[in-house]
Amino acid sequence: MPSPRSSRERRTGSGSSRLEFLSLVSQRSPGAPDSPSRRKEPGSSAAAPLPEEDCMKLNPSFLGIALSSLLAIDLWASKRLGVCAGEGSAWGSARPLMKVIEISGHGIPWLLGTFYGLCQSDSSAAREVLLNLLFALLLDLVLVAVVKGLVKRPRPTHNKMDMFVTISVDKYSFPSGHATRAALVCRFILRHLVLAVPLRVLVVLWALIVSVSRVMLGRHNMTDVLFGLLLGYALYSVVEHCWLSPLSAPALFALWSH
Ligand SMILES: CC(C)=CCC/C(C)=C/COP(=O)(O)O
Repeated sequence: MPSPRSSRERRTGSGSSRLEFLSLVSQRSPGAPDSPSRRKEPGSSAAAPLPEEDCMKLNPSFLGIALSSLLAIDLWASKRLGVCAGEGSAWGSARPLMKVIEISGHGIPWLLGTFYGLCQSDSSAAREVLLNLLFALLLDLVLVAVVKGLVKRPRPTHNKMDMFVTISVDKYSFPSGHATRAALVCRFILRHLVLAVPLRVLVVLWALIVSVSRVMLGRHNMTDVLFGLLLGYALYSVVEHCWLSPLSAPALFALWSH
């Protein structure tokens, strides 16, 4: 009886898995279905080699296993932490409070508030800071929409889609827009507002609570929120790098000078 190794060598003429795949294609009759029952020839002891895509599923890389395990842990833990996902959930009575926290990190109040402040500000220093905050908030909205549209990760199945004003890409969950905004605004405020230490601590706490509440409300998986925080943190550095000033953008500042 031929050994599996020698029969493979006869079929391919070499030990390379790429050549095995090519020889399988050349042996198969055109239009023949790719069913497992056809792969093993009757009377032959050695099974025909599997197509490449099946081999990849059977022998995933270390990175593939690590990523699938991380995603499985993420889904499992996020579901367990989604304790305010519905009125009937373990902490369902805290859901209204979580929704207030959700609105505190929503784009609309931040955009409207910044715009209002900009119209009301009478010092050029305040105008400069608020104009840059407006720019940062808009940049954040665009970036999150692009990443959500590219990744297209659905929201957790236990999420109720009853969010305050959303746009089309908000049906996707990666990354959390609230988390990016929380991290971005937190860094921005800490850098540009002169605040007493207790207030600085409150700002950081607010950003953390907004982020944690995304998972508790069932809106996001943990990885959406963690990536969102990293993205918002990094985005602040971009805003700082592209800082708008009366020198770099005189036309923009002329619009707001009274
Ligand atoms: C309509 C505007 C101006 C902003 C949408 C804000 C929003 C609903 C973001 C989604 O946040 P999550 O990704 O954290 O759920």
